[in-house]
Amino acid sequence: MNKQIKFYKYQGTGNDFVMIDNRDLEFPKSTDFIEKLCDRRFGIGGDGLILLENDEKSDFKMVYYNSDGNESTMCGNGGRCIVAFAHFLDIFEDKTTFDAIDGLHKAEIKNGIVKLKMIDVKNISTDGNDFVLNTGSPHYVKYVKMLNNYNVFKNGNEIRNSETYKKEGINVNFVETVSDNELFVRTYERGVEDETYSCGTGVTAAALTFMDKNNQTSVAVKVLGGQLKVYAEKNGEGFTDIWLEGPANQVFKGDIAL
Ligand SMILES: N[C@@H](CCC[C@H](N)C(=O)O)C(=O)O
Repeated sequence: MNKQIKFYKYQGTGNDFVMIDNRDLEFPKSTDFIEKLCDRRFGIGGDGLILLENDEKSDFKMVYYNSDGNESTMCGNGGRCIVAFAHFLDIFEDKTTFDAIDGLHKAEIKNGIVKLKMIDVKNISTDGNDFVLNTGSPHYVKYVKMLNNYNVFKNGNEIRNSETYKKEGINVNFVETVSDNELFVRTYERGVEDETYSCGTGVTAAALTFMDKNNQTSVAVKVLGGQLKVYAEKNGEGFTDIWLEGPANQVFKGDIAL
């Protein structure tokens, strides 16, 4: 019989991931294979694939791949989903610390809601009227009107592939202010090369630009796939104690035939 690998599917506000317990390190880390698993027609389907591995200095390690099959920088929603997965695997009870590409992250889970501590943000740069910052992944933030009808794919793809950002790539977030306490954010994601239903590091980036301008320590964020909340403390030019909060759920499970 052919070898099989067990997989789980998770989603966090509609940002969806193939999740694999790779503590035995048996998963074949090939770009083509990962891209195929993330394909919505020829595979399981997902915006990315995440491996949970053992870590020497924390409860577990997160290894993140975009749906193009390449390992990438931090994924906020993926981080929240792997916390739910580690909780499902009984790796921790209610609070944890795990290792990711951008360093150690603290997290908590209660009633399916995951609160994830993001890395500190040193500063927020500007590009014309727009903002550029790194929340674990690089983000471009542009405030627009009528975001419901905005062409996120066309405008996001254009900025992501512009001379300035083409080489490293960038995730592009379009933001509309809903009220003093709420934003609406839509994101074109690098490595997916399309709009996703939510981007955790992107929502965090958008929230920080808003909190910076308005001297706030929290803001609610609506995305296509649901509702998130960001908390942070201003620290000089940047922010510290940044937390991303929202639901993260297991959707289904199955076996991959190798
Ligand atoms: N969906 C993510 C961001 C994932 C990484 C991104 N596509 C990149 O390559 O920078 C999130 O929730 O943060």
